[in-house]
Amino acid sequence: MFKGEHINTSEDRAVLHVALRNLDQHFTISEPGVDEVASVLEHMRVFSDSVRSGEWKGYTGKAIDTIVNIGIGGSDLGPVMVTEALKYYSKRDLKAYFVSNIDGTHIAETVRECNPETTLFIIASKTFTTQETITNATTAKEWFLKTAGDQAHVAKHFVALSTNTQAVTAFGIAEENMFQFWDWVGGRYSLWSAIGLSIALVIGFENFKALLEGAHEMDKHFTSAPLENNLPVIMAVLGIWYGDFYGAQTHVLLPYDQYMHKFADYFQQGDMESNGKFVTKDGRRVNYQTGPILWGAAGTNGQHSFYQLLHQGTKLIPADFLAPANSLNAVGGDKHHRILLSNYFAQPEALAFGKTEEEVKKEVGANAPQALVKSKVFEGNKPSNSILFPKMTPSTLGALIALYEHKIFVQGTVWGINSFDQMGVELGKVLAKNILAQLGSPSDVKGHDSSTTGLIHYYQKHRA
Ligand SMILES: O=P(O)(O)OC[C@H]1O[C@H](O)[C@H](O)[C@@H](O)[C@@H]1O
Repeated sequence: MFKGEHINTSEDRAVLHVALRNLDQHFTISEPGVDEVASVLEHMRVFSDSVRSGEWKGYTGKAIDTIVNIGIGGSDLGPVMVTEALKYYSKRDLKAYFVSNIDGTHIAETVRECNPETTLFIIASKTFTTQETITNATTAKEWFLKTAGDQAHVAKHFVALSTNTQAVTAFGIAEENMFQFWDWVGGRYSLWSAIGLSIALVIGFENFKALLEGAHEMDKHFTSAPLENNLPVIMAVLGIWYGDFYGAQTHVLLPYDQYMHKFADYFQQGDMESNGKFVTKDGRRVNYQTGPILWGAAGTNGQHSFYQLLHQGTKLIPADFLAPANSLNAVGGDKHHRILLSNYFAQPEALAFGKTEEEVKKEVGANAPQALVKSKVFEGNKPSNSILFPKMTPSTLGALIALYEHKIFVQGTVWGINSFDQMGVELGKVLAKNILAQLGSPSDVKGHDSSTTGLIHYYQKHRA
């Protein structure tokens, strides 16, 4: 990966998101675009500074006070997760919205909050062909032009983040308002690229840079630490151990930090789109488990909803607990954080050591009904990792994200699969396109099973 070899074999691409955070450019890679990384970053710095300072003006001469990132998958989840995780560092008078879903409700509810004179739309799409994003962007442009009138005003209110210059210009966004990246940046690894523009706008370019630097520190650790001290490697082999040898089907991420409430959502794509593969790089069907089902929620909310199953259910669920030693909001003389952390320390202990029948009997008394005693037993022996860091900063977050990225990479390597393509998302897209053309009238509906046909007919009968 670090040498720029085309390890994404099915698409014949290099995988070089690590080059985006090597700001010293110590790269000896001849891949096209690597030598442009610094100039795109500079473009991002100049642009984000001018929007944040109010120097960049909308078509009526007013400063921008709202940004709307329109993108989906990797062009949405990273910016959403990072701007939430680093909200403490954000510019409070710049509102940020993220529109991803094709459901018209998403864009409609968002533009209700926006003033066309002071809103900047960031159209984020690696391919610039994604149906959801192009449809949402077109709707946003129509909404904008309804007030602004003149097509020439688009230049002050729409920018694009993409690898596809042709499609961007065809959409009506000038090349100078486009922030470039390259096909060696996978969508789910793209927050480090121009896709991070909304992050730079929200937290400022210097903080965005610190995020990159933190990730680069983890890259250095990953490439230099001996295996037995190598964090991504240790986490990867633990995951393989429980998944392949103990039959664990899922892995849960449990950040005890409200700012990280989108962390699991983010790595659902990061992990499941990378390692949800049943075919090896050389085309064989695996006869072992590959990527886990990844899920999670911010603590302590999860404790009051699904932890019951972690502690006493019949499934083995390896867990990662993450927390900052210091809160950025030491509310109530730090009372909140102490309570939060006491839970963060308690849960892995409870999972590991549980509570025996003898211990329960001591509590409820020797004469308590046997069924009651049994219901209070925790079997324990449930694995978890605890990650504790000084506090949530841009560089710490960068390192944490890179840690999980490399864990996923190591696991994919051990399983012999290609972690960097996503063929499994294509079939649904093709079928949806075919169905879209048939929605007009019942006689158009052809070539489906009876269930699908019946559902479409029901929709056609009942639509307003
Ligand atoms: O950035 P885009 O080209 O619009 O792609 C957005 C998303 O689309 C696809 O469904 C891929 O599975 C994702 O990996 C990607 O992040």
